[in-house]
Amino acid sequence: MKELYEQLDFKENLLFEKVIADISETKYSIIDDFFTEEEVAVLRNSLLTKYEEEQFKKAAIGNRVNAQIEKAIRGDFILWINEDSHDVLEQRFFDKINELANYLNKTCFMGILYKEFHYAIYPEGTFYKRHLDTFKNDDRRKLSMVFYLNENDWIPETDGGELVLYLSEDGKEGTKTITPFPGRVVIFESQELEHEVKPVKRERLSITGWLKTR
Ligand SMILES: O=C(O)CCC(=O)C(=O)O
Ligand SMILES: [Fe+2]
Repeated sequence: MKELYEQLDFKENLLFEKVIADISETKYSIIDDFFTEEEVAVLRNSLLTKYEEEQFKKAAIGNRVNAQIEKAIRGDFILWINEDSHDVLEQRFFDKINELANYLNKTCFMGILYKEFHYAIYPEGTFYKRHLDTFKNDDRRKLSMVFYLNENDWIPETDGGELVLYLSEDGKEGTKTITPFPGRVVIFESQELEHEVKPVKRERLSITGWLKTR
């Protein structure tokens, strides 16, 4: 009889294997070539066009908190991306996400059934204070993913906007500081890693989203 694993319709993907290995070791993974430079440019243009058309809304936190408190916690503007949109570029974006989610389900039995993604823009001077991506009454978010769509001449020393992950190493707290270079993707465990976005000194563009269980 054929072994069960031989019946899985499955082809090894080295990039996804690296993501899995990184996450099981450190709870996060950084990938610098998930999208090509051209794909990043196209997604960036799509974000900027929609922002200029004033489709974005001020991002909220949790369910209902007053606007003043919110501003002291996060200052970004977001636009949720609809997978059923007829935008070819966004379709290509979701194709790649689905490929990864299917791979995780097949190889790690992660039980990813839902996903949600939004464009985000952090105007100069904004930030997002330290937080966890899961809500008290909803822990379906499993993996957080951030895709950076910044311009190619992003300068780490002066442009700010680093993502800081708070890690615990041997009971002590450590941090990992990540520059939002264009084309870079950061994936991390939503329920495990607190993180923050440092103050931005130049408009910062991204897509953020979550792979969710039921
Ligand atoms: O943009 C980032 O680097 C992280 C964004 C974030 O933490 C969030 O939207 O929950
Ligand atoms: Fe977050």
